Amino acid sequence: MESEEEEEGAAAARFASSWSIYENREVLARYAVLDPIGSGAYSDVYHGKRRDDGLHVALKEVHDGKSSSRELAALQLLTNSSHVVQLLDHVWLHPGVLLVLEFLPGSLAEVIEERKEIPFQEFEARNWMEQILKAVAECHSAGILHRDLKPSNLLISSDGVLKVADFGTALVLPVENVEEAVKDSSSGKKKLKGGAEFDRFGSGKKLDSEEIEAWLQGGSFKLKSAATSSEQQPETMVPAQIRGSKSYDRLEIEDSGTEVSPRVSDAEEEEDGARRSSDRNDRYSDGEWEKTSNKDSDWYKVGNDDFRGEMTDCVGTRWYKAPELLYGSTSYNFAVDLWAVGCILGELIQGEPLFPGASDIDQLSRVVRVLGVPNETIWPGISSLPDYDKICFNDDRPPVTLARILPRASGEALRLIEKLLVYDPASRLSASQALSHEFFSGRASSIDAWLNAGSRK
Ligand SMILES: Nc1ncnc2c1ncn2[C@@H]1O[C@H](COP(=O)(O)OP(=O)(O)OP(=O)(O)O)[C@@H](O)[C@H]1O
Repeated sequence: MESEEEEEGAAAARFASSWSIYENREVLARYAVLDPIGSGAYSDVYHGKRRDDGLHVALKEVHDGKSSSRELAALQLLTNSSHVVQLLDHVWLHPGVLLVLEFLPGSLAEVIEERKEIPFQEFEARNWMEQILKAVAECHSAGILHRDLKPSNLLISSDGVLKVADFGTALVLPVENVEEAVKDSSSGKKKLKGGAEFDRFGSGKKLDSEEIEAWLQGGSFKLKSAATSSEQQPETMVPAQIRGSKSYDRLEIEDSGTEVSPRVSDAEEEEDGARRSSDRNDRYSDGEWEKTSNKDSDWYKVGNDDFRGEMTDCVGTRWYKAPELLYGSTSYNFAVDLWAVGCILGELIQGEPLFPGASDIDQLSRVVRVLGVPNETIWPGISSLPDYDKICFNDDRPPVTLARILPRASGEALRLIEKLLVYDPASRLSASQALSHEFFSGRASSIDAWLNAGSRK
């Protein structure tokens, strides 16, 4: 067996050229850097050991200044929260920061993957769900919107405690904004500073004809010159009309108003590859959008002094993205996290993602196919959302419904999901309301006690 020093040496030799952690004497004096664990859009994470006492830690090197400030600010506010990864230390790097975190060896994504063939019993789903909701309640009561809840960001300790991690896109609300944020803010009245406009359904890059062909064969969209009859379409497909807009130049359809039909029909065929690539890469592309759309703007800064009450809609991994974000809302609230929680609960019960969209428009169309076409009656304020006028869904078929896509869910589980996956953010349950839902009945009193005692350790 290799000694710890040999292990360290081998890891350093493998990554020395690109990983700055190995050049930081302050870090190396205090921590032994073992293997790399993974990397995300803005970070590299290593398994490490604290030299003082041999404690296993995760060393998260965050390269991006904005993500560093967000993550550090959020984690500092959430110190001692029982379902949030704990920050043990931090060291400023140039650029970015090294976060020393408690080491959490598992994730809910791995658990779901392992249990693909043997679906969770409802009591197991309930156990995970309760911990997720407690995590979200802790974040929200501290004024923090996570904005990227997904199974791979829900880590699990060796003794089975679920903790939310990855606050790189979190929004830390100043105390005075917390109350305002819990009210419905779906009307999209606030705009990004500078009126930033950007292509939300594509990369913003104009593709040449060969690239378009390749992209179409990749199965994200099918261009149609005429309205597609609903009989020809699989049940999960919703025709979407992009209303001639410069924003959608990826398909070069701005002049024609061409009908675009998200191809959801290939779901099975694409499932494996798409799931992985979407889940892993969306944040990256969202990150890119965020940078390109706001590159000249200081629209967002972390911390009470700089908060302007304006938000980006480019957050979250697509499959868990709330409809208000897909419609371009820049004044959303905590409810975006609860939509993601609803998607995660559905995935726990069903063993597969509920809405594995291949693009933002495909994402929205999958939601619309299940919940129906949203309108002012069921979602007051939707018509003022920035992208509402840019896309419409021509579908008069009855919605598929959540009950049909969740055949494994019990009545209680289904009723909870139906209260989380609600179009109108104002009608979505909050984390603490969800914890008191009948799905957890019999245990409601212990949850109340937990909430009343404060969620902190
Ligand atoms: N405290 C921790 N303990 C163990 N592993 C961790 C810890 N924090 C992060 N990781 C792992 O490191 C990887 C990247 O972490 P994280 O998601 O926080 O980074 P990111 O750059 O924000 O990623 P992404 O862009 O995928 O959201 C993930 O595989 C995650 O499981």
